[in-house]
Amino acid sequence: MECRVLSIQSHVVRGYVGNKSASFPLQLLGFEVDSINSVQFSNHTGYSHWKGQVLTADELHVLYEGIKLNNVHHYDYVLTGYTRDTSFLEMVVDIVQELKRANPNLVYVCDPVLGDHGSMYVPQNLYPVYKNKVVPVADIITPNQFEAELLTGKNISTEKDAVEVMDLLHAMGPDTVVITSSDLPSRLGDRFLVSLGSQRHVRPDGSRTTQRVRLEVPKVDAVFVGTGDLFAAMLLAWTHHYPTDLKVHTHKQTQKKLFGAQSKVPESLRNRSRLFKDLQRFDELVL
Ligand SMILES: Nc1ncnc2c1ncn2[C@@H]1O[C@H](COP(=O)(O)OP(=O)(O)O)[C@@H](O)[C@H]1O
Ligand code: PXP
Repeated sequence: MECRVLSIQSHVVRGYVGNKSASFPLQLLGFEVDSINSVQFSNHTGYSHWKGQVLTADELHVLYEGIKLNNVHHYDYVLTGYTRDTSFLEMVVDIVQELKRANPNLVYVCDPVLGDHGSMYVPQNLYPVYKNKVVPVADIITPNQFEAELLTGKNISTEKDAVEVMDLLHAMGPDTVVITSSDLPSRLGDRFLVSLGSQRHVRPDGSRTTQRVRLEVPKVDAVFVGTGDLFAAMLLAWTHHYPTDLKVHTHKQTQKKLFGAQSKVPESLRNRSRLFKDLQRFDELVL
């Protein structure tokens, strides 16, 4: 059955971030992807120069109105990433709420893109909008450590802190929280990167349970941009197939699928997807 994603993220002419990073892998996995480009830039903002346009809230509304007038605004997922404008982000929230009214099973996957390694790379005034308006309507969020700390006001120095932060994020709304990368030491040594996940469930008898997972990824000695966007997209894909088991989202299948179509995948995108090859070591966290 068709599964349709509305993906509101950046577009770059050169490179793979935002929609350029997320759409093709999702399409390979069988999803229909309708994309709205929150910005259209020459390249990602880590380059010394970048130029381009930022979509305004009114322009977003016009695009959404067009979809609505044709009565094709039926989505199973909304996926959002990089944005630079507060009123645009507020409009995203209005759209998500309207789409959720139309389809109460719609899942909103939000990568709260604010910054990394101690500093913000989007305007500061986006922070209260994410905290007070966006995260409360999200079902799945994928902050990195810096973003999780910023959203909760709590530092993460130990795994126990991270679990408390994930609980604070659950209390804000989302049932699934994944801290996509952290500075926490890995038991496998300093060549591994630790990600942590937490998923709340309601059992059939009404009681609640929370599954926590630790993911240890072999570090590649390089800096990648757009991997957070790919991570969020692939989490969407695998939570779709295994909605109640965060452990099985190994991305191994994604890798197989991408490499199955190897000749069709551009080299630079394949390099990024290689990062996910080793995402296979999951532990259940008991803290
Ligand atoms: N240097 C790296 N080595 C290995 N994996 C990486 C590396 N950088 C990113 N990744 C992968 O990409 C995922 C998302 O990266 P992250 O930096 O947390 O995203 P964001 O860009 O949103 O901060 C990580 O969970 C990891 O799987
Ligand atoms: C235009 C654009 N989109 C998206 C991103 C997010 O990239 P990542 O997936 O690495 O967080 C960035 C980060 O600089 C960016 O400049």
